[in-house]
Amino acid sequence: MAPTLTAVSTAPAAARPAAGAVPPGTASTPADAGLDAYRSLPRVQQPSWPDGAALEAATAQLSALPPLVFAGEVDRLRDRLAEAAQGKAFLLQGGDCAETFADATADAIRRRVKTVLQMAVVLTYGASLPVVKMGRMAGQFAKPRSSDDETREGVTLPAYRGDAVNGFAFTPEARTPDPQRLVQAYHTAASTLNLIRAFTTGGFADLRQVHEWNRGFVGSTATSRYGELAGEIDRAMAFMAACGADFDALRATEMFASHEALLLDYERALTRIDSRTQLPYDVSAHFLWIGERTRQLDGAHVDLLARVRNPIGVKLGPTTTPEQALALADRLDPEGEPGRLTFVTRMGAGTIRDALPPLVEAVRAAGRTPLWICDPMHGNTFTSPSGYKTRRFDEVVDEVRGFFEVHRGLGTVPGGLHIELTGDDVTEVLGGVEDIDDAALATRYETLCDPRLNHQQSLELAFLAADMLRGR
Ligand SMILES: O=C[C@H](O)[C@H](O)COP(=O)(O)O
Ligand SMILES: C=C(OP(=O)(O)O)C(=O)O
Ligand SMILES: [Mn+2]
Repeated sequence: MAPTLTAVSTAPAAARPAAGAVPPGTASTPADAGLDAYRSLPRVQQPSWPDGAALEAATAQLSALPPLVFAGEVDRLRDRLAEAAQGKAFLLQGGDCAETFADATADAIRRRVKTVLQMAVVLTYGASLPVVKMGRMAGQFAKPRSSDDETREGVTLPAYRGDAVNGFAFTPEARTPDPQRLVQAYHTAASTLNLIRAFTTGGFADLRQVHEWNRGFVGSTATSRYGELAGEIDRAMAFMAACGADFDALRATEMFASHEALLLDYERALTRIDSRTQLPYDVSAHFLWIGERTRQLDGAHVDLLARVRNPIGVKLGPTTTPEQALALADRLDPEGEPGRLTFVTRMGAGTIRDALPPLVEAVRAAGRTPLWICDPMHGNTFTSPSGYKTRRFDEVVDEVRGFFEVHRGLGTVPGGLHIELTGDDVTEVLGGVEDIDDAALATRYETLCDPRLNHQQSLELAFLAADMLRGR
């Protein structure tokens, strides 16, 4: 992510009212018009902050801090996503379900970036297309929950809602929402993003290096079934070298940042007016998505996100109706702007082949061309007999297969993957070549929310998806 010349207004809070200081529905400048309308709309999945003044103080602090991303980068991503929607690129979006402050270390970030880079090389070969790389990183600190509370041994406390809200430890102190965590989320996102930029532009992303890592992955007998594809990539690289390809020009790459736009106070405080265009951008990340639980048409999340210029995603689960999908497109992308809208489908392996076609057909019939990507994680979650929230690797793969089948059958574009993953050797998802079973889940179950593919399972998925892409 090379910095662009585009500046976003970073006028201090005094020059523009802090988010918390604006009365509901009041615009401070024409450019800000409507950005606070969400305040008077129904909002779900927001923390019960115990101290309103402390929340106002935190959002005022956030409003005065510099943007995390630049509007020009956001525009470039929109162009890239427009290409993916047309089948001229493929999106890989991946990272933790819930990032944590404790895990924002150099080593953990490096392993996650490395995993995404390795997957991207394999997918680039499979798709014969550029892969747009995007982390669920540098801001994925807030979680919607099924229940507001959690009960353990007769004690009930607020549910963990992500490090931006409260702590995971099961004590009243940790579980009480603390608005200063929003400020810590900003600073942790800033240092994570800084390191991602350094890794992806400073030589760590060198194609030759990433390919060597992939050769290491397929080197063991357990993963040798992926050797054929790795051998093909080897030969393609040798061919490029023989043709005089400039590998030094492939030492840097782009990686974009994304997270679920869940905490409205945080996202509003980081929404700024671009000095070039006088239009609002949410500068907390390049790409924001609206979750399955917060995509109500008349709700606060859709209203706020409809007003910013960023490319926006919406999760669509198995109960989504064609009418809802079309109404979301009308609200979030009234102009049908290329790259603006991404539908992230998360149907479940057993459901996607029935539930996805009516949505895709209705959207196509309306003349709309959003980017369609597949989240094969959230429709395939269950609790194992030993009590861990888990997923089966085979079902994750099967949902991806179903996604390609549906789009190929309809002649639409299967444009990308959205994966919960980590670069570590955790044991959270069942199966894969290591054949993690229920008993093994306890070995390294580290996620604070949903189970993630580990490093090896992530690469396996990339090799399997590359084969599916080659069939295109
Ligand atoms: O990441 C997604 C949701 O936050 C998560 O699946 C909700 O999980 P819960 O049902 O454990 O609250
Ligand atoms: C909460 C999530 O997903 P969904 O909104 O699809 O349930 C998530 O991506 O972690
Ligand atoms: Mn999740």
